[in-house]
Amino acid sequence: MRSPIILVTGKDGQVGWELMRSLAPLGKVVACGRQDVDLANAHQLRDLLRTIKPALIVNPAAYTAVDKAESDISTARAVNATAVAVMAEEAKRLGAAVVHYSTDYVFDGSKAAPYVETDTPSPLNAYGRTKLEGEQALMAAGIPYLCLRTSWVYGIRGANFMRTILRLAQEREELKIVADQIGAPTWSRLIAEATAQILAQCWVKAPDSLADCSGLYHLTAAGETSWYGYAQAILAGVRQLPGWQQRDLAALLPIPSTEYPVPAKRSGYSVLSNQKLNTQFGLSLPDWQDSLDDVLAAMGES
Ligand SMILES: NC(=O)C1=CN([C@@H]2O[C@H](COP(=O)(O)OP(=O)(O)OC[C@H]3O[C@@H](n4cnc5c(N)ncnc54)[C@H](OP(=O)(O)O)[C@@H]3O)[C@@H](O)[C@H]2O)C=CC1
Ligand SMILES: Cc1cn([C@H]2C[C@H](O)[C@@H](COP(=O)(O)OP(=O)(O)O[C@H]3O[C@@H](C)C(=O)[C@@H](O)[C@H]3O)O2)c(=O)[nH]c1=O
Ligand SMILES: [Mg+2]
Repeated sequence: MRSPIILVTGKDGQVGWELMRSLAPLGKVVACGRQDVDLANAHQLRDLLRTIKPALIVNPAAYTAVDKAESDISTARAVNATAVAVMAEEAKRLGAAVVHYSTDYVFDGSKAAPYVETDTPSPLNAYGRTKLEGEQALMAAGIPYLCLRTSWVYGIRGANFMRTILRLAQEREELKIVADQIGAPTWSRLIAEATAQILAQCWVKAPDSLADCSGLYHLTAAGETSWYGYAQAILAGVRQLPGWQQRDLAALLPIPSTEYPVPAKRSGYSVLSNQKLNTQFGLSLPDWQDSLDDVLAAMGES
């Protein structure tokens, strides 16, 4: 039997890149990037899906520029919501399933304990609103799906806070970092590996069984920190690496969000509970700090 086609979007993004490797043992991975399809163009996307006819669509592509989305909501919506609706519709025609990713930024931070999947979202910014619309379109489609909400994604490639801080810390003497936004930094590779493990359990042997575990799941690293605490850990970690001990790195100064004016409002607390994922699939990710050390070490070797 021919192996099923798994279409992965956003192949040059943080999670998409990792998925190409993690999903390879599960089927024939066809990975596409911006050069293959503009996800803001629904017609192009439809044509691509009808040509490739995947058995599974895995969609880590997204409009992730949180501040830019405030002034470009129509593109953010086209990519984060309309494209997801098109994928779900086409999946229905093809009898395919969809794995999609969403964000902690669907929550407003008014809760004081980790958010669970049944908590009501209330996004504070355009990115979060369009991501929520994407979730809703997927859930309404009546297809087998997984919607995996993650947070504060980073890894050795792509645009992320860890890489920004490492660059800025070498350029400046002092970095002011917000200390009143709490979340969980999550390594892109672990998101991809967890996705593969879930699919190995409930899709590979029996694609129909995905319908039984369809739903929304939180998938983040364990533990929590502020962006300031995360920046401290990044610099403390990198100082352990050969070649970094002698470098002058910026001093870090904790600040309140009010002293870091940006277009998009961000929530003060967006920690997600991973209990449901753990109960359903027996999966849990390590503490954010353990992965950070692994990523920094991997970066040192690359
Ligand atoms: N990054 C984060 O901190 C978090 C991300 N998430 C979610 O996780 C998922 C994966 O995120 P991550 O891997 O970090 O995202 P990235 O920003 O690293 O990658 C997203 C990819 O989508 C592509 N893309 C964006 N717009 C289009 C378009 N119009 N047409 C084609 N491709 C497009 C980008 O292409 P290009 O590189 O050319 O722009 C990029 O390769 C997303 O759903 C995101 O919302 C959730 C929580 C935190
Ligand atoms: C670079 C920098 C950022 N900050 C603040 C700004 C912001 O509040 C916080 C994080 O900044 P960033 O722009 O890197 O992060 P941001 O784009 O808000 O990251 C979010 O991206 C989307 C895609 C998600 O889904 C979220 O889970 C989250 O990861 O740190 C400082 O305080 N000082 C600094 O020097
Ligand atoms: Mg950003």
